[in-house]
Amino acid sequence: MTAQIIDGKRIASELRARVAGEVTRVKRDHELTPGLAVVLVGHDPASQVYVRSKHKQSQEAGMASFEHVLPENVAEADLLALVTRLNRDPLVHGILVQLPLPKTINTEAVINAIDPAKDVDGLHPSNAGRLAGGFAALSPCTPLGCIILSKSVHASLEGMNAIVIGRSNLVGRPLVQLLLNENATVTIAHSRSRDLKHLSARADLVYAAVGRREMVRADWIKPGATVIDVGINRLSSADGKTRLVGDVAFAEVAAVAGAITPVPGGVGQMTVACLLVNTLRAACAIAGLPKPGV
Ligand SMILES: Nc1nc2c(c(=O)[nH]1)N[C@@H](CN(C=O)c1ccc(C(=O)N[C@@H](CCC(=O)O)C(=O)O)cc1)CN2
Repeated sequence: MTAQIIDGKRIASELRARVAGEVTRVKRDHELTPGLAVVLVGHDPASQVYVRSKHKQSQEAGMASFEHVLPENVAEADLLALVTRLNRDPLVHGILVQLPLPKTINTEAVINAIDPAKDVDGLHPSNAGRLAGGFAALSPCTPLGCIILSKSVHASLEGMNAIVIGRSNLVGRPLVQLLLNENATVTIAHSRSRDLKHLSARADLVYAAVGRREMVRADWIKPGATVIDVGINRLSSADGKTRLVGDVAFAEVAAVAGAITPVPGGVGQMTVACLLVNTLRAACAIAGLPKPGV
């Protein structure tokens, strides 16, 4: 194996420590306690794990954490009423509705109901539009994490050829905008793109976010390229245990790439750390304070 393994766990832990330092400062100097509200609908086991982790990590960073768990069959009107209450609550600076939502609920209507100033997921059309326009915006957490991990390898992404494989609103599309803001040259590809392998093999930076396990193979990668794997695919083994694999065939790609993120221990680790960054930034902006130093 030749590639440098990008340690998402360490980088996320350092970021959380910096957020905690800034939270201590705004509490002390401005009597401001950033508050994060997370809404979980239903009992999807993976979502429960992620929500628990958001609660624990925001508390460890010194923030106020508010958790709202609603039943799977909650009426959309009741969920919207909760979002409206959180929009008005002065102790809440960040609102996140855990996705996916049950099929009976219109996800777009729920996201649109969140006050853009508190939209720490960066999914409201106002934030997505601002990001696309190159204006200051709250940006989705996983793409922010991808940029931080990329910059742990390359001080600047300027002029690099990047390919983003996947075009979801949560990852692919905002990641393209963040890469453009870094002055990278970006190709956006997806499952229906022709000749994905050759498009990918030209790139200095490969972001795999398609949700198809181990789809990116060694012959898709230019020697020395940096590979950021956003995929989290759960595989059940014969002994009943589950194992996580990414969208990249890790072992064979690591033999060709210059740097690569593991799954687990890569991008996933950054998602919650970046949520804390967004909550701190939202709290400072709502309180009329300058942008924090993280
Ligand atoms: N409203 C949102 N919903 C979802 C988001 C999101 O950003 N906003 N992202 C994902 C889930 N997610 C956070 O919500 C998330 C995914 C992965 C991890 C993580 O720490 N992964 C670990 C492995 C953890 C495991 O064993 O499952 C890793 O990769 O090392 C944290 C958060 C979908 N929903």
